[in-house]
Amino acid sequence: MIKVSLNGYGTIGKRVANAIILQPDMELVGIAKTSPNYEALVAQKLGYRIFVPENSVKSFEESGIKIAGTIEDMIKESDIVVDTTPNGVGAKYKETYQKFSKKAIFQGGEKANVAEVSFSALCNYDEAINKQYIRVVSCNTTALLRTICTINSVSKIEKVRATIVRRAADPKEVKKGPINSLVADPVSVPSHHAKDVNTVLKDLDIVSMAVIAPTTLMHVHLLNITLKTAVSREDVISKILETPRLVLVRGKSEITSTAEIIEVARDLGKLRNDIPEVVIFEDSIYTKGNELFLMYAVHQESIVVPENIDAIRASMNLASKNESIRITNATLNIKGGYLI
Ligand SMILES: NC(=O)C1=CN([C@@H]2O[C@H](COP(=O)(O)OP(=O)(O)OC[C@H]3O[C@@H](n4cnc5c(N)ncnc54)[C@H](O)[C@@H]3O)[C@@H](O)[C@H]2O)C=CC1
Ligand SMILES: O=C(OP(=O)(O)O)[C@H](O)COP(=O)(O)O
Repeated sequence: MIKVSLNGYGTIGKRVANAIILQPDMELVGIAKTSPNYEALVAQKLGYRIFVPENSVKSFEESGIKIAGTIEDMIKESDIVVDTTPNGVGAKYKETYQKFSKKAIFQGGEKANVAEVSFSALCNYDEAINKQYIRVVSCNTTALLRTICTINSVSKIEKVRATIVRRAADPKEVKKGPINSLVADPVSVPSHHAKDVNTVLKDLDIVSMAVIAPTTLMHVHLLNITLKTAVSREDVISKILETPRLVLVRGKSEITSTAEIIEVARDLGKLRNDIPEVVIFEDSIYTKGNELFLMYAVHQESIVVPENIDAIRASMNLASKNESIRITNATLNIKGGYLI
């Protein structure tokens, strides 16, 4: 069993911690929290071992939350650390991981040079095998890469033009906006998403533009892909249906929005309403000559969870690409096909 610890128990961290527990080849050492807030209380209730920075020991003790040690103690006990701390904090922790010669998985909010490789399981698993430091790309980039690498196996891609409608904040975030505006973010073109895709697919011709919308549920992407040869809509649909990390929203289901997708997740009793698959609207798939158009939604809180698990396996060389993806999908109940 590989000993994995989780540094930064927030939106992504709590989901990855949960996923680690479900893996047959991994054991969760514990989670790191900096303040004894409601998320720390929940973690205690869930039975996680909680590790804290040296200077937070007193405040945790005062709040009655039992701690298992310091963050350094947690790192020392681990074979590998998944760092899901806020943007830029992970890069600072890298020194500590290096000090104790521990492997680490970083997130998309870190600069690409924090790691030896930026990672998308479907696109470049093999490149990450045995690497000391891996960066799982952001939620938007993970969705772009999964989709692009899948379509590329139907027909070679010549170029991608992507429009990204970003959710403004995660549901738990009370201080973020906008609340009454659409914001070009970034206003410059291309947005950082295209550059981030190029950290994995270095030669791909891709341009992206992004706006932020006042919603918390999901992002939406509008893609225009030019292929080297014409493909049929049916070929694209059957490829998507056989790729578990993509799901199709059936035209007949009358679902046209992120709100309805999340409602389906609630109705199906999915943990935290999570839908880690890229959710593609079947009716948006349109081909014209060598061009393919499609629209999909991205559940930003959960999409990178399976990639984090695969990144651990790649770094520790625990399984081949297909084997890791198979185990991750089975344990996280990721089946593909139609959403409903
Ligand atoms: N929320 C999202 O939609 C997505 C976020 N990401 C990336 O994941 C990373 C984490 O993002 P979120 O989970 O959204 O952030 P978050 O703010 O929800 O969670 C971060 C957690 O780290 C803790 N933390 C802060 N400083 C710390 C420190 N010095 N030591 C230990 N823990 C500390 C915070 O208390 C918080 O619990 C970022 O790189 C982000 O870009 C990637 C995909 C999607
Ligand atoms: O961390 C994220 O969003 P956030 O920085 O707005 O909280 C998501 O990974 C989305 O990031 P992106 O839009 O830079 O791909």
